[in-house]
Amino acid sequence: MKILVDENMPYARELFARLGEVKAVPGRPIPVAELDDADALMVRSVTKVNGQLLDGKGVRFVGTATAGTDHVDQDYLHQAGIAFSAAPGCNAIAVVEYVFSALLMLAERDGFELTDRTVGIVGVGNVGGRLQKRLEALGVRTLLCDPPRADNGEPGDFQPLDKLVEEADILTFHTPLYKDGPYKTWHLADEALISRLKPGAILINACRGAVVDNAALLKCLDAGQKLSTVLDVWEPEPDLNVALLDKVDIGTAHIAGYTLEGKARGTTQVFEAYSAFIGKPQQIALDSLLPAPEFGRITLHGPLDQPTLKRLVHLVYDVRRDDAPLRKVAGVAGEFDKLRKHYLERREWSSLFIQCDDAAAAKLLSALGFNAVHHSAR
Ligand SMILES: NC(=O)c1ccc[n+]([C@@H]2O[C@H](COP(=O)([O-])OP(=O)(O)OC[C@H]3O[C@@H](n4cnc5c(N)ncnc54)[C@H](O)[C@@H]3O)[C@@H](O)[C@H]2O)c1
Ligand SMILES: O=C(O)[C@H](O)[C@H](O)COP(=O)(O)O
Repeated sequence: MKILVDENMPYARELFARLGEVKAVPGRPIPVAELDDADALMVRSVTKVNGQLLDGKGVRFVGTATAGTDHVDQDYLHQAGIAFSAAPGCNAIAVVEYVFSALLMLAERDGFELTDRTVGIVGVGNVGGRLQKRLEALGVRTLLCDPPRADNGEPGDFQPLDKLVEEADILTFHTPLYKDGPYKTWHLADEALISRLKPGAILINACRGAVVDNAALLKCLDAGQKLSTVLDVWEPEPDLNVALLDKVDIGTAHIAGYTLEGKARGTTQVFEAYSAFIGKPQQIALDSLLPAPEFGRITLHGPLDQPTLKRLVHLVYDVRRDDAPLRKVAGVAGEFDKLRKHYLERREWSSLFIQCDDAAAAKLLSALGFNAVHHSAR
């Protein structure tokens, strides 16, 4: 049995080798000849999976180690009788921590307290829902927009997008990319929406590039609109508009979800799904795969204020480490994907054990996702 895996999937080689012959290949472009004798294909978001790729091949299972599935033609897979599995939520924590890292950097630069701001979250699923919880733990007001969940009668104080545009100081997008249909998200942030944002607002896109109309955003920024922007995803990728990158406050190469934990969870989720598919079900404990983090343990004396939180967050992950390299290579063919392939190890906040002598600090840090305990003895 031959299993083709994207070479940018940590732990895939060793895990899938338990089930058959594994071949790791680039995802963009994928070497199509390798599909001729493949039984299963494990991809990431850069590989377009459709009839053009798979017609006439023997692939019986496709897994994507990603949350987004817009690169996969699921209707085609269904009618071709090819099983499919994704990795919902695998990297949601990573994206939330990316957003916090960016916001804490902008808050320090521009001198504001997050607790004085209202954050509008568009798309309240695995990412948006976790973001809401952590922001609320910090005491930040959130406004939520998720029409599919609202229409489904799910619990949550869901608001129309217009209300978020009017009231939010920070508007952050966490929807799938839907090119059409009742919940279309393609160019959800168009020129009309962007130009109505509050003066000095922050716009964040860490879902899919085309959810924000990139040409319209550049037009608004060129016209001098007072707007800070954080873009992890671009329209199009990998050939982003360098003029837009020059204007954004933080720009990264679609790596918001790239913690080691997030990528490893993606691999284990599709591995478990494929193992079950072939009748050899097994579970993988993430801890059994992950190495010790670079920073493992720290002691925090005294209370937790925003500057201290910023220092802790940036000890684990400072988004500027991914902004500068993109600016250096933007516009050079192949470099966007190279940055993603050779991504410096990044861990989640939970990898940092924090001993606090202040009980309230320990409680808040735990609620935010750090591994924090209260310990009064010095
Ligand atoms: N930058 C990255 O590295 C990265 C990482 C993970 C996910 N993503 C992207 O972010 C998206 C969201 O991730 P997730 O894990 O939270 O997915 P999810 O499916 O758990 O949540 C998406 C939410 O968006 C809502 N939604 C759908 N259409 C909407 C609309 N028109 N308006 C408002 N809300 C709408 C859904 O109801 C759902 O609650 C993914 O689909 C993926 O494309 C990017
Ligand atoms: O949808 C996702 O899960 C993310 O966008 C994912 O992290 C993108 O990374 P890629 O699959 O392109 O390596």
